[in-house]
Amino acid sequence: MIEVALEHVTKQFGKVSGVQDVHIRIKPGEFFTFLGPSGCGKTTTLRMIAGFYYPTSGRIVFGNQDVTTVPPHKRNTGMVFQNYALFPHLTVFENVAFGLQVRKRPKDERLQRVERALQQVHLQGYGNRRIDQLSGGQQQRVALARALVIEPNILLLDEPLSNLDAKLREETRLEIKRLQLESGITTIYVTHDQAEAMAMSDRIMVMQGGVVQQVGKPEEIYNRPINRFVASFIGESNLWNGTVERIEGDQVYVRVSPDLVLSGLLNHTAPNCHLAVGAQTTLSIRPEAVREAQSESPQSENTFLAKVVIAEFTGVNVNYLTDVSNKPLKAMFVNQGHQVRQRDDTLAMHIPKESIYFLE
Ligand SMILES: Nc1ncnc2c1ncn2[C@@H]1O[C@H](COP(=O)(O)OP(=O)(O)OP(=O)(O)O)[C@@H](O)[C@H]1O
Repeated sequence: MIEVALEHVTKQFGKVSGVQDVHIRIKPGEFFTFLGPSGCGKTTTLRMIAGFYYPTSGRIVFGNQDVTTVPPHKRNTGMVFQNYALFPHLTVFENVAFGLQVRKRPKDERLQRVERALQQVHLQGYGNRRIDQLSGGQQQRVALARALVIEPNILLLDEPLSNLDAKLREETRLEIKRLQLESGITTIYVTHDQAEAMAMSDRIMVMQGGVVQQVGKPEEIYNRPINRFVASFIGESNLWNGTVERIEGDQVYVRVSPDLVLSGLLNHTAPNCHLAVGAQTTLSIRPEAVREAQSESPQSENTFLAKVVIAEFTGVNVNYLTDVSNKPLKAMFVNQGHQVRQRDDTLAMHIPKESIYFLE
């Protein structure tokens, strides 16, 4: 298990900025994910850790070793690519054995280690198959075995599930997680899929435009997003603008429309959001935090009427897109005794004040 540190790492491609000033410490044995939309710099960051790119400035350190300009084959990292990058003309065995061959390991050892790696990914007995005789999911497992067989200090995975269909993606996701937990290997994972990142990671680094937005555990990033980008990229969020009308004790009252004031908690704010009377703020409200109000108390705090625009019944949930004084509000109710409404029906909604999170 080894720590990976990126110290103020920047990568320029001529005039194009790849990533700027990434400064993180990935703990030994951690499952750490780079998450963000296309072009945000996650692959560039991973490639610098693998040694395929060298940073324009900053340092990369594995344990106590500065590897900033060490070539890839001397870093002892195992890499899995989105398109698997297997050798199609070689067998499964030959593909997995490749790294050991390059390292000139004796034949007996190669046999043993390939066998063990194939067992790890549940492909024992597949050694003689050609790559084109395997399914996509099996090919990805060969790629994993090939990365693991060299017993790397760090496992690097670049969108390894994106070529798989939904069911296989979930299976392979569990497989990767199991392998990581069993081996305890420091793992760095790249994805643009926030659900995948949330499900798999110990911590996530959210990036946008080459800049790190937030680093934290999945629940921290979900419950306490640092800005609008993170709040809307991770899960769904209703983002409503408002003006602080008054503050009483630990409660803040924010006008979100001419006929609606919502109250929230003064300390439930992003670090860079400072609430004062007259200040503009953004309220972030998760759809699952919205409740159906008891119809007899429509005048109580944070309770209002919403008109149904779209109702979706998914089996587990009922999802609504509603209209509240010309503001869209998404709400998600668990399908348990909830009476499903139709378009143009009116629903009384309640937002608990603890569920409102204030952003700058
Ligand atoms: N070899 C390169 N030459 C020039 N610009 C590059 C190169 N590689 C990446 N970039 C630029 O750096 C930025 C970050 O790209 P990067 O591939 O790291 O993003 P990404 O988040 O991994 O996106 P994707 O999910 O689409 O792979 C983009 O603006 C991209 O165009």
